[in-house]
Amino acid sequence: MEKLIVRGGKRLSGTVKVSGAKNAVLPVIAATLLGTSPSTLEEIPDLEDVRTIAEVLTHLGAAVKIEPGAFYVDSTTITTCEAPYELVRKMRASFLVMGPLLAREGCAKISLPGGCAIGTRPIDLHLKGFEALGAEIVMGHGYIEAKAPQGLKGARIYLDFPSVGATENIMMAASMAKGQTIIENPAEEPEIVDLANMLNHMGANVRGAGTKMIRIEGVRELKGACHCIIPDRIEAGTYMVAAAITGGDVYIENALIEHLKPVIAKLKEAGVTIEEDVNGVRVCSNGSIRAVDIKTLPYPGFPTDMQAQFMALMTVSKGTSIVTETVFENRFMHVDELKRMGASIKIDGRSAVVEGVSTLTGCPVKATDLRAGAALVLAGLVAEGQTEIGYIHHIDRGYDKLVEKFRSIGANIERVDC
Ligand SMILES: CC(=O)N[C@H]1[C@@H](OP(=O)(O)OP(=O)(O)OC[C@H]2O[C@@H](n3ccc(=O)[nH]c3=O)[C@H](O)[C@@H]2O)O[C@H](CO)[C@@H](O)[C@@H]1O
Ligand SMILES: C=C(OP(=O)(O)O)C(=O)O
Repeated sequence: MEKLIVRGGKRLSGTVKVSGAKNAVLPVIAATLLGTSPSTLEEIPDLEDVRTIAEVLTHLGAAVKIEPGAFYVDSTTITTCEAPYELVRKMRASFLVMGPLLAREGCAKISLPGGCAIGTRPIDLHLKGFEALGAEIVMGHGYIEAKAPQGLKGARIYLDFPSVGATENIMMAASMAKGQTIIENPAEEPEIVDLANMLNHMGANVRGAGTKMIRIEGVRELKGACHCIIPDRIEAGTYMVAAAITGGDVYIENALIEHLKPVIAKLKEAGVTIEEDVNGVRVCSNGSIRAVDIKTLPYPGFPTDMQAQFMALMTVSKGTSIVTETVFENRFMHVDELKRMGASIKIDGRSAVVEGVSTLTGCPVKATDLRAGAALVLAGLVAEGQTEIGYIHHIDRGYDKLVEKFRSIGANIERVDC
């Protein structure tokens, strides 16, 4: 089993470049299924999740080629509308192929994704959207089958919660539905805007992405397109916290400040110096971190995908902070691992009360999920001695060249096979 070994105590400095966003590239790749000609995607991060969605598309019959930084796909050759459990269980975002398959082929049969370490993660809002567009949904034997043999019809859809995945799946399905679809209370994340841009490059008519209402005029046909993926705001935020926690001075190139406002605001509140420019952000700290409270919320609130990393920072802050998770019901799996490293954290319902300690100590820990893994790397950077992180396949899902990038700014981190 591979592990990450982090030896703490190095002050990070230099420049690190942010890759394309995991949460943008996955729906954009799913959207290529709608094209009647090949698509070319650029700024593709080297991630396990990208390889998994490529496997899903290949299974469906598409021709896929991945090159460093680029993804070529011809979906005109698809032969099946079924995505099996072996692929969907690896990565929930595989469920995003349902909207495009339903729109293009009039049917899709996808394995139910199931829960994961951070929560039960139902898909009721996706299904409610497909039904509103006229699809018939049948569930059985672990699969969901959606059928719309006469095609989908535009509708007005109100989402009870601004789900990122449901907004994306409905946007893709509605792009080729007859007439107008309005999504009320959609997710407003930057990744939604990136998907809308991709769909519009393909010939769709999607307006209002990134606001509280999305309007989609269905079109008869979409073509392949060339599209460049936006930078990963969560990867950027992770390196920002790394600079702060080590008392470092790091320039995070390619970080888009307009996507990082809550993270920047909270780091500033914690006493970290942030200088913003058009190409990125410089993050400097003297290592003295003030305790601040955070509460995760849908965009533009503080991102749940930065909660674990921010909690790692708070474990070595001066004072007590309250970290409240409102998006997922069980996203505190990192707490017990941080406690093994000497952190003082108590969970009280949806909040964690973190009392800053002066020192963390390295020990063997496990990455229970992607961002929990990132939080343990960050804690390891300041811990005394050696931190050994297991189950790093979770980290590989979403961090491009993590070891190389951290080493390039002075971290003592290596990947070992043991
Ligand atoms: C690949 C990708 O983009 N993943 C991101 C996406 O996940 P994902 O799209 O799965 O997240 P959602 O926004 O859908 O989920 C948010 C909340 O809504 C609930 N819910 C969702 C759908 C549904 O049909 N019913 C329902 O109740 C979920 O259980 C969760 O509590 O957004 C999350 C919230 O920002 C991020 O943490 C993930 O990194
Ligand atoms: C929860 C995450 O991803 P996913 O939705 O792919 O599990 C994440 O990126 O932190």
